[in-house]
Formats: sequence, structure tokens, C-alpha cells
Amino acid sequence: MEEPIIELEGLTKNYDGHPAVDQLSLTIRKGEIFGLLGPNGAGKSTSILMMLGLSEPTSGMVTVCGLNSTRNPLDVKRRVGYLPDDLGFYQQMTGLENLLYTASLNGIPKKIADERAHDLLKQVGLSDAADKKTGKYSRGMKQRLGLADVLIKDPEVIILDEPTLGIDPEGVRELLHLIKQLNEQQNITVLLSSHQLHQVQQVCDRVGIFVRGKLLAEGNLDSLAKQLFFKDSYVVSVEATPISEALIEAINQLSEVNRVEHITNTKLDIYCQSDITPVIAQKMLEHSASIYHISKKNYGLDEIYHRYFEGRESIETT
Ligand SMILES: Nc1ncnc2c1ncn2[C@@H]1O[C@H](COP(=O)(O)OP(=O)(O)OP(=O)(O)O)[C@@H](O)[C@H]1O
Repeated sequence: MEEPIIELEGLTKNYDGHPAVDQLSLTIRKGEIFGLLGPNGAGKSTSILMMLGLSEPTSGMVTVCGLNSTRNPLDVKRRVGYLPDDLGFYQQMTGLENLLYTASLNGIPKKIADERAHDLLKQVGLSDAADKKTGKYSRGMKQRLGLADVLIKDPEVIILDEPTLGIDPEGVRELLHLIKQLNEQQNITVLLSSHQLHQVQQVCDRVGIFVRGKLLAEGNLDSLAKQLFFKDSYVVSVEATPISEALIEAINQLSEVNRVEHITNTKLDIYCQSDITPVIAQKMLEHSASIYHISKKNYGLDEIYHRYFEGRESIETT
């Protein structure tokens, strides 16, 4: 397993006595794409600012690349590229000039900066717009330039706060593809915050579900699904005929099956603890049922997220 690169321990930030981030403990490993997922006001940006050493925790500790962010904000800044949700460029300067300006602020020698800026513009698909003023860039182009801007100092980690906000679907697709590519080709660790579940699902290795300052669950999609749907981890849907009482009884008898729902004359939903699709198919054949369709349902992040919050609400209101 890769070494930890971001570590939060009991991280807390209070504003006016109220916790915006509450006892957050989390480890992100080198080379992974981690999605911090939660509704507006959950505390994602506040957590990110503490990781960058831009906001001081009320209590707890945050370490990035082995450095305590609160004590060494400048060293952390050198190693981490940060794309804020309200990124701004100098509108009167071109894309290339903006990148070169960032490079100069980071003390990168002119020759290296020039080379890197051109490479990055190519990588993010903006070579043709390199000499265009950023005031004329679309939001999607600005986000891609933002990615180039965080990469110019060759960071080990990039932190992207709501990177897909306000971009059209095609732009989102391109940006996510780019993020995945960077991660795979350069082993850059990516932390991205979002409230857009299906997007996070496309690129993240693991996600943390964050709400009202607390991390409620974390893991990859499979492990989150198992935590939340642990009994009914798999749902096998079958369309077949005839569906007899004897067949339903036989399926119900399987030890892995929790329950069978008879949806229509020809359709069953079978809730199971493990994937026993072939066993179910076999039972259908034994009962002379012709199968028209059989499929296994995989839980997506949307379902996980909503199920989690439905669960929380009922816990909190009881
Ligand atoms: N500087 C501040 N002063 C007072 N309260 C703040 C400050 N910054 C954030 N908060 C509060 O802390 C809570 C968490 O805000 P934060 O911006 O971290 O959430 P978020 O998950 O990033 O949401 P969003 O996507 O809307 O930015 C919110 O209730 C917010 O109002």
C-alpha cells in the first residue's frame, strides 16, 4: 500500500463557537484520487484551507507531504497545487502570460517556465488559445488553464475545490479525463471536492462523504455499498416465464437470498448477500423457466449518498 501523503487527525475548525469542521480524521495515500463529497456548507473548503495552511485549525493536526501545514504553510505551498472554486486570472493577460506569471511567483527560472508552460498548454488542450486573453476564455477553458496553472510548479499533490462547477457536460468530461490522465501518467495525488456525485464516481478511487463538518463514511464504492446495503449487497433482476410458486420457494430457500420480490407475472427482484446470479439462473432452468433477461444491480454513488442521508435523517429524527 502506498504511503500516506495527506493526514488529518481530529481536525476541527470553529467559527463563532460552531464547528465548520468537526474532528475530521482522514488519510489520503500517494497516487490516489480522493473525492471529498458533500452538500454546500459541509465544510469541504474549510478543510482544504487548513490542509494548505491558509486557515488555522481550532484543534487537531494536518500533515501534507510529511509537513505540518499549520507550521510550514510555505513549504506545503511549494509542493501542493491548489485550484480554488473561485479561480481568477488576469483577464488582460493571455493564457501563456498568466502561466508564466505564476511560474515567476514560484521562482521557476524563465527557460524552464517557458518550456513547461507550452507543454502544459498542450496537455490541457489550450495550445491554440495560448495567446488569447483569458478574459475571452470560456469557463471550461479557464478551468483547464487552472489545471495547467496548478501544475506549473510540478506539485506532488493537487487539490481541486469544485473543479467542474459551471462547466458544460462536454467540458466536465474533458476535465475529468485530464485529471485521471495526470494521475495515471504522473502519479500525482488528487484531492477533489464536489457535490456532484456522478462526476466524482467517474474518477475517484475513494470518496469521503462529508456533512455538517463530519466525515460520515469513506471508502471505495464497493466498500461504501457494503457498509450501507450490507444485507442486500446484490439485487438480481430476472425476467422469465413461467414463474411458479415452487420456483420462488426454491430461490427463497437459497441461504444467500434475503428476500424475493415478485414485481410482475414475469419479473422477480432477488435481494442477496453475495453475487449468486449463476445459481439463480440454474434454479430457473431446473424449474423449466425460460429466461429473457437477467442482470445484477450495482449500486452507484448516487444511491449510496442518498441512502446514507436517508439513513442519517431517520437516525437523527428518532
Ligand atoms: N470565514 C468564515 N467565517 C464564518 N463562517 C464560515 C467561514 N467560512 C466558512 N464558514 C462556515 O463554515 C461552514 C462550512 O463552509 P465551507 O465553505 O467549508 O463548506 P463547503 O462544504 O466548502 O461548501 P461550499 O461548497 O458551499 O463552499 C459553513 O456553514 C460556512 O458558512
